Amino acid sequence: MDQYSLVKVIGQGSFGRALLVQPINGEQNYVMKEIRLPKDDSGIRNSRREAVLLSRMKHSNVVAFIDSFEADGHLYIVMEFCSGGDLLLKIRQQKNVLFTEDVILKWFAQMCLGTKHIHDKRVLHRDLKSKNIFLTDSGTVKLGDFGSACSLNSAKAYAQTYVGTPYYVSPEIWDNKPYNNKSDVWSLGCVLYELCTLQHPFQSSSWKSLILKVCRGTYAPLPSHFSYELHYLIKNMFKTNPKDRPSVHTILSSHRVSRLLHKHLVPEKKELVQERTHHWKREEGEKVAMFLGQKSLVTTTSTEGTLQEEQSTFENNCIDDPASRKRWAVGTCNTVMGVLRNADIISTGSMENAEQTDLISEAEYVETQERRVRKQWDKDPPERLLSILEKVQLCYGFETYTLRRDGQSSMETKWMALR
Ligand SMILES: Nc1ncnc2c1ncn2[C@@H]1O[C@H](COP(=O)(O)OP(=O)(O)OP(=O)(O)O)[C@@H](O)[C@H]1O
Repeated sequence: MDQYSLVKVIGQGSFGRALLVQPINGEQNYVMKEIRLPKDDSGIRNSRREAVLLSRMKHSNVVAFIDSFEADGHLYIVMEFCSGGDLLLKIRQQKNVLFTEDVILKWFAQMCLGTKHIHDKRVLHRDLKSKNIFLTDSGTVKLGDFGSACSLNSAKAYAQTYVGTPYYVSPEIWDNKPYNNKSDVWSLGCVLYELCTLQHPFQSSSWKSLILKVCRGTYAPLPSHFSYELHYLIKNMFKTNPKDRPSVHTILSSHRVSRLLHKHLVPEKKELVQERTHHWKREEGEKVAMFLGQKSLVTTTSTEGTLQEEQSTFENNCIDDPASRKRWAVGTCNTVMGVLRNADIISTGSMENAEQTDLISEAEYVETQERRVRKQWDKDPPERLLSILEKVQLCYGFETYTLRRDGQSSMETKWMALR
């Protein structure tokens, strides 16, 4: 703490304070989060997780980690200061004047790049919302607040905790399913919709009808002057079945909107998205497919004699869109081992492979649950989270919540409100 001087207090979160500071020997402004450390070991580990995960991110569209240390029962996380404020503030400042599509796409493309970086690192943000997305003075978009993020490497931990902001939470979470990369995509869809309309997509006067709207994916259409691609993107991002939602990688590389997004990316960023595409020789792919007994997975893509395969293990071990299940999707992988590893995961629909890794069974689990859930949502919203939230006023639905599942048997669990 001695290395920094306090400029001012900029916020008070549930965790503690957010301070604007400067290093003793410098003039650069930083944000310092001062987090009260709980007494128990697991609470301390949870608090440290934000610093650990943020420090793993190095991307121009993610708030940069500077330093962290502990003193006097507090954890301090020092990070880049985004002087342009957050997107929620920007939306409020518009006073009903809509943003142009160019501005929206420019910001959204950067949000996707930041999210893709996080997902590529096997991390889920779990609290993407306009209040957690910042702008620098030069207009660069940065994803911030990793207080709810989790690493997929600790699959058990992420399956046992529910976090998020009710208004941005995807249908699968309302139905007690594991959080996955597509849940982040849903939340990004909410932010995109807010940028387009200055309204939240799912609004309601009661928790029950809010959850019903989310679970049915019913929202007012975008104003008609927006492009067909933007309408189509929103529609896809609000698919209630996460398998039908595009991943951020797909949005950036092979979705109908990708071409428009690329127009708004600086050249280096375009390359970053494109360079993952790696062409495989047909024989190479066939050999792998034979080995796996997964011939149906191998189809030639539009490029004659080449085969593309999926690089992002993360993208696949969660849930991917139907397009990437039919082919080896865009991406690169340097070793056949990598292909094998990914291929196991791609075939989430196949029971044969379901027992090969924990991650597959997790994906399988989500898939089968999803089938059941769609029927359920036609009747009543899921009771579990609703029963907790009913005691909370709806206006607090824009706040972040952490709920812990009490026990492991997922469908029967009781949710324990921690806040
Ligand atoms: N990197 C940053 N640059 C600029 N402002 C920031 C940055 N990080 C946080 N802030 C601002 O600091 C304040 C506190 O933010 P923080 O995310 O720590 O808590 P919160 O979002 O208000 O509460 P909680 O996370 O408990 O819901 C907010 O006004 C936020 O906009």
